[in-house]
Amino acid sequence: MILQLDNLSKHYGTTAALRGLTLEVEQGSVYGLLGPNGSGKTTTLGIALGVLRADSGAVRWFGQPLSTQSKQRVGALLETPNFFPYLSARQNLLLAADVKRADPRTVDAALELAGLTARQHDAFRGFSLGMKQRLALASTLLGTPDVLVLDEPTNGLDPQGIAEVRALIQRLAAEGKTIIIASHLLDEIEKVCTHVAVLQRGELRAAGPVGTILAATDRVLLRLAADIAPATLLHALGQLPWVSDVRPEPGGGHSAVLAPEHSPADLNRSLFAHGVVLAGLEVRHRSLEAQFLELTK
Ligand SMILES: Nc1ncnc2c1ncn2[C@@H]1O[C@H](COP(=O)(O)OP(=O)(O)OP(=O)(O)O)[C@@H](O)[C@H]1O
Repeated sequence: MILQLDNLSKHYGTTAALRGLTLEVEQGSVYGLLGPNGSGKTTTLGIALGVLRADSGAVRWFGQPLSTQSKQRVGALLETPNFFPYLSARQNLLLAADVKRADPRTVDAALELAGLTARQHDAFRGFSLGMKQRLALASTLLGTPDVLVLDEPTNGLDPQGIAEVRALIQRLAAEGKTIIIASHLLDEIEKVCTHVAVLQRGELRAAGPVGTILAATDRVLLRLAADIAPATLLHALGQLPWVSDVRPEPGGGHSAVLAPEHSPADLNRSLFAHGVVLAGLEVRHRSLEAQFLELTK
């Protein structure tokens, strides 16, 4: 077990930020802490890292209370670090290694993992936001920690930057690092995490493998060919007992849920047999969001 949080509670004045939070992070997992703004994610990470004090409860890293030794095995990114704009990526990391008392020889590996080797001598100020954030992630890798703790690692990035940072996180997970990520983005948790804990107002609503907690029943979105009347589609769908929850879609067309043993291809075939020609058929993984809203309702 990498991290165990046992019954953590924390108040800021009269605000209860955490109410008896218990969770466990296993080695090799990419563990998402998912919750809306103010649900207690940052507070949880702060307490786990010893930056904040809990009112009550216990934190164990690698089975032990937090110590200088265990801190060296954990790389954390809680807020964007201040890099020097006129220094190169490499110079910035060398300085960061010095501040952290990490071995400066780990700078090369950190640059390599973050995909910044080719740009290591370029000044930080010329970097894209995605590259800046990858450099921030590279600084968490100094000293070769076993575990990374990242608070909202894609916040403020454009789609390109988000993709770069997610790819990096996946690369680090593939290297065998255990990664703990706080995020309010379902999509992010679904894309990069193996496990998730859903927080709401400082309480744990659900925890476990992503596939179980945020299980998806896909919706299929159907767009009709121009010469087919919607009533024909609705009639045909009514004939198929394995199709349920048919709804009109705000952007046009209809959507429905298929029973697990039936595929979108089955639906296309059956509709065609009923004289319904589709102009478009799209599978939408929407229930992840529905599931999340249900959990945090
Ligand atoms: N320093 C503080 N003083 C007072 N209240 C605080 C402080 N830090 C956090 N809080 C409150 O504690 C609760 C949990 O905040 P926290 O930042 O841990 O949540 P979060 O899930 O990380 O949210 P966000 O994504 O918005 O940072 C919120 O109600 C927040 O307003």
